[in-house]
Amino acid sequence: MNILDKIVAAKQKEVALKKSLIPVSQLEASVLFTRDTISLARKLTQSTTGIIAEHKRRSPSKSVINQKLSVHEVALGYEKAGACGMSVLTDGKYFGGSLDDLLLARASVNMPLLRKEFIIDEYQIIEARAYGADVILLIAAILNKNQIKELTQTAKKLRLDVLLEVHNEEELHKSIMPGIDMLGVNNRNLKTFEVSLETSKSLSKLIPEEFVKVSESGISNIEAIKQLQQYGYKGFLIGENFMKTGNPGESATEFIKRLR
Ligand SMILES: O=C(O)c1ccccc1NCC(=O)[C@H](O)[C@H](O)COP(=O)(O)O
Repeated sequence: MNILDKIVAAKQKEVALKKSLIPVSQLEASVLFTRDTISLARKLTQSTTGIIAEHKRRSPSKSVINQKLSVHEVALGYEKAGACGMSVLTDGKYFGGSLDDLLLARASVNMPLLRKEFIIDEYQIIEARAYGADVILLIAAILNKNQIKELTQTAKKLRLDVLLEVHNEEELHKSIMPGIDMLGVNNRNLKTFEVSLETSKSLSKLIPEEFVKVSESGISNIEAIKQLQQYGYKGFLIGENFMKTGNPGESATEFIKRLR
């Protein structure tokens, strides 16, 4: 089993347990359920910098990155830095995140929030909405075409943006469909952890114009962004590069300042 298989196996158990404990009706009763969502796709198309800054405590590839800071201070720092949106990892077992992190980020800032999760069931999309997300991530490597279609429809009914993540041509072909707002190319192979910006560069020409292009993972310098912009990318998801510092907000501020 590769790491992605392990994450999905754990996620199936987790979702089944949660469904048995917290009914959908309870999630739908959340005061956040009917709030107006903010479109990340729109923010990215209007931005010249396009940074989506991530809250990431640890990861399977890097182990501990930063366990010390509160989500509140990281979120405030990212907002002040001028990030277009914030990605909040909510997986507990492999990333040390939680839905409470999402809730805290929502209470702290007014920018689009991405629930960064391994979504395999519409229940998790309803959870995302109830905890204040504006965007959900769908990972093509763990979903078939029909699942992508159904999960996208659920997200759209809840007025959430959809960021569809691919890593190769085959995943891209099965993912191109109405309702997807942003196509994210993950530079990290989630099965081997190998990272290469060439993945974003080579897939860019295959992504139809109507999708906002986002490059994800392994981005650590301005030069990389400038290059990716030449390939049509409008969004850049950055986690470790900010989170590994003592002050992710400050680090994002310096980064974004140099992009302007
Ligand atoms: O980051 C990992 O090790 C990882 C392993 C397995 C599945 C997903 C993983 N990461 C999720 C992400 O896609 C990244 O957190 C995100 O793109 C930011 O990447 P980075 O800037 O390299 O921290």
